[in-house]
Amino acid sequence: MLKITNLTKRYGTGDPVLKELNLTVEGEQLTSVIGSSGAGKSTLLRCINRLVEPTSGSVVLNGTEFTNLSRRELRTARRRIGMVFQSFNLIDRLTVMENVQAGRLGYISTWAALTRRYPKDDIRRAFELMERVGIAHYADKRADELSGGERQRVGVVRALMQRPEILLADEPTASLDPKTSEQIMSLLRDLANELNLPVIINIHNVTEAKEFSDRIVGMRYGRIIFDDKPAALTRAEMDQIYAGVPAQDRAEAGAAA
Ligand SMILES: Nc1ncnc2c1ncn2[C@@H]1O[C@H](COP(=O)(O)OP(=O)(O)OP(=O)(O)O)[C@@H](O)[C@H]1O
Repeated sequence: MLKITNLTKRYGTGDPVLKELNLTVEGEQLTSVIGSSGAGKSTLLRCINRLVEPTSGSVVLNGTEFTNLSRRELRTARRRIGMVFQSFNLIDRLTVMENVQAGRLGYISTWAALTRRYPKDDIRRAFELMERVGIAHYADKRADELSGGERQRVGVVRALMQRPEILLADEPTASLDPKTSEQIMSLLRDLANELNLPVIINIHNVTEAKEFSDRIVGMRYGRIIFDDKPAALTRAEMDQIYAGVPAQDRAEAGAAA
């Protein structure tokens, strides 16, 4: 279970962009965080694994308080949190298998990693996961030879190789075409279920968020102002979450659907 309590983040001396925020996530559900640009969605996700340092508050993952960890402890604890990025963050000149095995860095020796002598179990698991997401036949292909959707699948498998207790996805579909984007959302939802893995996604496309999520969290100015099932996200709720956002931008964000 992830329990965030009174989380506040202030960059420099500016106003807080997260304000005493509370959120609990558990179970194999896909939670989408929506909100207009600048609402604090990315900051929230990045405060969980301390890619961004929280100013105050608590982040507890299955009993471990993340905000108190030393740098060294954090390096180890971070492996428990998988992360998927909008820009995939793959190493282009490496193969799919090598990229996927990067999820095991920190678990295996540097020598094993450098010489590509991955443990048998890791290779087996990599193939299982790559098979599951449909990229096993690309194992030896260079990452830069893949399409966006395929690259994101590599990113997902790499994160899952860590055997994470939770998966965070920061706009995982924002660089993809609409059809591929839906496929990745559907994949993330199914994996959450199959692996009994809570998944939190920061997403702009509200139509997709509604279609694929079990839960929607709506943010505005660093606070959560909506937290419910997708069906409860009515036009009136949307108007509050996106108040002041020009109509054309809301349409872009999928809000007009
Ligand atoms: N490194 C930083 N330094 C200073 N301010 C920052 C930094 N990162 C984010 N901010 C500010 O914090 C606020 C929240 O940003 P954040 O990226 O979390 O919002 P968001 O909801 O994810 O927006 P978007 O959907 O546009 O990515 C914004 O006002 C942004 O300018």
